[in-house]
Amino acid sequence: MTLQVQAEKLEVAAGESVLLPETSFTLQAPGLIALTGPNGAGKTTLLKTLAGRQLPSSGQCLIGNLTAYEFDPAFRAAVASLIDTPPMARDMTLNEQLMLVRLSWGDDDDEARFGAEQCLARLTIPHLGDRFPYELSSGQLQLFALALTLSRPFEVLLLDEPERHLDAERVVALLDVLDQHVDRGALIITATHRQEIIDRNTHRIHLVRDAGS
Ligand SMILES: Nc1ncnc2c1ncn2[C@@H]1O[C@H](COP(=O)(O)OP(=O)(O)OP(=O)(O)O)[C@@H](O)[C@H]1O
Repeated sequence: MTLQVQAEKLEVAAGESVLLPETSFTLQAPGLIALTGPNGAGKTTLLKTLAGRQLPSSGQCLIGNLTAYEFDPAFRAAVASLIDTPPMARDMTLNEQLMLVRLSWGDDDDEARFGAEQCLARLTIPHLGDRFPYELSSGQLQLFALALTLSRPFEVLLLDEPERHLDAERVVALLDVLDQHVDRGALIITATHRQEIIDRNTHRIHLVRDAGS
């Protein structure tokens, strides 16, 4: 059966503040979905809720038949996300950290080494594998954060403005990598303000809200 991501009358509030007004949709894998809307519309909040990191105040969010909840191992196995900067080890090279992620998800040594190198190459930074995170520029750090996220298996990928700090050429490389994951059946939802990413998407969720609210 095709994997579905469903938001059913989803609303998130904190006290008197509404972080995400009532939102409903159904998305089917595979696909690349743009999540758009003005600043403060609720894009990050929606992604955190879909990632099972933020509990809704009402309604529900389902990935397949699983309620979004980050501490459920089955949910965690299906859903990867890059919403905040992921933890990075200061004293391990990029290759070592990417290998560690792959080994923890079941790769053997050779698969992990090859996968780490290939991932950096696809993201245009094959020459940085032996560097430490503090030796990277902001854009290179963002590419490494993406590499860490893409180094684990997933059926659903949630990205919050993955284009941040990236130049035009790097955005194209990232879109090519995301397309490869869509081609193998993944569903990717990405919050973005960049037109070239919106244009590349198969569908769009647009949250409407006053930026001042
Ligand atoms: N902890 C919080 N308490 C109260 N309100 C919050 C909290 N976090 C966010 N908000 C509010 O929730 C709304 C949605 O924020 P969110 O970060 O989801 O927006 P966004 O669409 O991702 O914005 P941007 O495009 O600027 O990244 C905003 O109006 C914001 O001010």
